[in-house]
Amino acid sequence: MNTIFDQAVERLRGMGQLAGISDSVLAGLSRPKAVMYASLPVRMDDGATQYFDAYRCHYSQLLGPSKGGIRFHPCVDDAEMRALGLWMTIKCALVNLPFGGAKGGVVVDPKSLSRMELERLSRAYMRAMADFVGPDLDIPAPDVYTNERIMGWMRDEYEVINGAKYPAVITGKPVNLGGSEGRFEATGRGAFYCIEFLRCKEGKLPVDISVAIQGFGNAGYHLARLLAAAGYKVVALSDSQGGIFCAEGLDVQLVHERKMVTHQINPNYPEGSVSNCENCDSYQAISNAELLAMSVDILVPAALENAINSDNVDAVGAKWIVEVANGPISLDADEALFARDIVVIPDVLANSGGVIVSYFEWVQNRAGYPWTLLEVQSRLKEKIESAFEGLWQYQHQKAGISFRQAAYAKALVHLEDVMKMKGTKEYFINGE
Ligand SMILES: NC(=O)C1=CN([C@@H]2O[C@H](COP(=O)(O)OP(=O)(O)OC[C@H]3O[C@@H](n4cnc5c(N)ncnc54)[C@H](O)[C@@H]3O)[C@@H](O)[C@H]2O)C=CC1
Ligand SMILES: O=C(O)CCC(=O)C(=O)O
Repeated sequence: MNTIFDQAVERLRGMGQLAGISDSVLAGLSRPKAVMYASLPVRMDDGATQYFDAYRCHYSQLLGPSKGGIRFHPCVDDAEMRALGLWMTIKCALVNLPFGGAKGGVVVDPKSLSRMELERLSRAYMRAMADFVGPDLDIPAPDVYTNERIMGWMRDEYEVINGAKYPAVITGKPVNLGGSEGRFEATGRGAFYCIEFLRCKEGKLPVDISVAIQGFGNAGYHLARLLAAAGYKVVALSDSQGGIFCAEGLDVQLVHERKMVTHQINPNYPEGSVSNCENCDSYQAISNAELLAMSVDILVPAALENAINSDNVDAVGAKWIVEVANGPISLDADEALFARDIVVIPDVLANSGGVIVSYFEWVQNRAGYPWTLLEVQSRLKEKIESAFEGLWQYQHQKAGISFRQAAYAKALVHLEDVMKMKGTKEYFINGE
């Protein structure tokens, strides 16, 4: 079976060969360094014990300790963790962070758990992985259906096990538990800076740009909020339950309030949906499929992998796609979009704001010196703009390549150079 990891490796190899990366380097990057599997026993509120499958994949530690989020989702599996770990490796190399790539996850529908069950599951995850993570080894963070509260529980569990304080063991924590100012919105803000960069290069005004966003969680919501505040027309939003459309532009805060309305009933996750807004003024209910097919200037997939695939790619009507989710475009769909001159800003740049501010959090934790929100935001902007400028120059010099090819080429050249400098102890680079 062709898994999502097989596809990620095929993409890596294709992009690597185009960039002239040696076969031995690509072979080294086509497999994870180590993958930990654990079965987590969790006491449920009714007294029964339930077992949950859990993973942590250290994909690469070439550039530093491995880094990447933890996902709580029913579709988590070994192949997905490897693919996400590989993409973290490319992302950290591209934006020049001293981190390798990792990802972790638990096979669970977290919305079905009570608050106490969720806390016990989060602590069980950290107990199982305690020897596999650490501030100089592997540093987790939030991803789909995990949040700052869960990061706080995990930090606490790690410290109970090790009998000392380790704020830098995990990032995306609440600010009062050692988190960084600005991490909560960093993924959306990073994507916003990418869109602003693109807009300026195109010489357009925000008001002339329509945007549709699939996924209204941490990444999608903060991006929508920042775009609307800057004057962009956010015309469509969706979540797992459906979407909403308004040609004149949606009131993002109103949609958010409606989504969070039932939040008080189940404090773990919002139970509402953006589609609760069906009856707001002229808003119109739409499906996720309709959102992905909209004729907008910018389409932002900000939910899960392979949202745009061979079945729906021909329907895509956007001019630009900004990949805020990891891997939202399948391999074959990517080729079809390129052939149609639809510009794709790849995930490894567009969603890198999250890991960039996680890096800032790790630095602040190690220095014991917190930064202000303005310091975080201006350093994030600087880092994204310099990465995008580098990519822009590279892509324009090498006529006929996509931004994804440019991003992989830059990241892989960096990884290859470091492998060569390190010598042959870890990576066997044939005769080089
Ligand atoms: N949170 C972070 O810092 C980062 C997140 N990402 C990526 O961004 C994407 C979204 O992550 P978060 O916003 O953190 O997750 P989240 O858990 O905060 O939100 C996920 C959103 O996606 C929606 N969704 C789930 N399945 C869907 C479907 N089939 N169709 C439409 N919408 C669906 C959910 O309803 C929710 O609105 C993921 O691919 C994640 O890996 C990437 C970098 C950093
Ligand atoms: O903040 C981090 O360390 C990782 C975020 C993440 O999981 C991602 O970029 O996909």
